[in-house]
Amino acid sequence: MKITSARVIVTCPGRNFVTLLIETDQGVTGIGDATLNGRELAVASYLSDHLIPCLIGRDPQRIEDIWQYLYRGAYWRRGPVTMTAIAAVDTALWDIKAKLAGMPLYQLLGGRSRDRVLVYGHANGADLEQTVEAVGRYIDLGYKAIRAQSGIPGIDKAYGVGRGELHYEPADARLPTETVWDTQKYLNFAPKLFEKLRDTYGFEHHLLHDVHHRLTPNEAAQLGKSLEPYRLFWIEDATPAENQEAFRHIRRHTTTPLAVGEVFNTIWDCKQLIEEQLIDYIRTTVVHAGGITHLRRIADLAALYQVRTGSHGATDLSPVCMGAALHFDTWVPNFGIQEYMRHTQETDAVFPHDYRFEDGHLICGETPGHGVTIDEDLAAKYPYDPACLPIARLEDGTLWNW
Ligand SMILES: O=C(O)[C@@H](O)[C@@H](O)[C@H](O)[C@H](O)CO
Ligand SMILES: [Mg+2]
Repeated sequence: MKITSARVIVTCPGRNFVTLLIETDQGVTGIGDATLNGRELAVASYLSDHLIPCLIGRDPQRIEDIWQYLYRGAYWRRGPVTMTAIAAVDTALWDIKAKLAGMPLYQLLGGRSRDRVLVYGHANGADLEQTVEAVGRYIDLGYKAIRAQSGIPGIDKAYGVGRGELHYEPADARLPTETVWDTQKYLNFAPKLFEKLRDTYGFEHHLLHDVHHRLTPNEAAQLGKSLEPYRLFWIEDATPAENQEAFRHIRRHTTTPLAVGEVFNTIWDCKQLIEEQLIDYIRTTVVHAGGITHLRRIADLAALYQVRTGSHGATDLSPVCMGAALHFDTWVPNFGIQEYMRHTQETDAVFPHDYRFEDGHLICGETPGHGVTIDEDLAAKYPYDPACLPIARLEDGTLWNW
């Protein structure tokens, strides 16, 4: 069996997505998500200019060998662009293999570990009251787990406060929107938000919160400690995690569960965090961490240390990634939760899929493969529209973490 051709499809149904489509001499095709928010064209070029020429003529069934070839063969290892491109190839090849086997991808991975996948949605509001109302709406939609992000008094344009209802898209301009951050205002406010949420809705639902890399380790320890009475499911990205051992300080001072990893792209980014049990959930994804092949390795390492998966699932990860992720989530034994920020109807039309939301969970389909396709004619109607993520500065102008 041979790969005969492959192409990159860039489309923008409300936001940019990059998709790799691989064709074979047996007429079976596969697709993979290659979207890296704000750097989409870098991955598109990496695929078109560097990876696709290497794929033509190869046997698509040799998933592991192709993964090793693309990872070791680049010489320059790791990194978000490289690993997102490899992920797209890997996901497309798993899609092809499952189609050849005539089974949904989760069966090929080892079968069901669960009947449905617990997900969390993204409730947000411009202020505490609006955020409390938004959480109530997600409860009414049937969500069992809800992330709460709020505007913060005295801070304009805080991360996580969307412009829409169910959808949150932070990439908003050709050049980075500049926002201002104030940690003390945030640390004063966050406990009040979760106190109000627990007073209003009780402890029946999981509440999550994304710190989004904005604290120092000690500030993160303070936040975790202050939120303990509200028993969050997790606080995410409490501090930038390049220095994995920074999480020892946070772990030492709080029992609030910790999640990290959406910006990670290989097992090396989280090996210490997992082996020292400094986190409770690993957030790595099919699209940014080298595909199914590498994500399985991360999950298996995590399982040895009772760390569970909690994959990222924002709107900038396409339905192709969500579809593949759901098959992964259906199989992986140490599953924790899946982020599901929903996509717009325009996006869903470009990427027809067989997964569905029901009673706070997602259920993957039984279609052979990962169950997601791309309508190329419709995709062609949405040309690439440059957009990138904001940046944050402190009041004195210091460049900070957004
Ligand atoms: O946990 C999350 O969903 C966030 O961290 C994302 O909204 C993130 O900011 C975007 O995916 C960045 O493109
Ligand atoms: Mg996040």
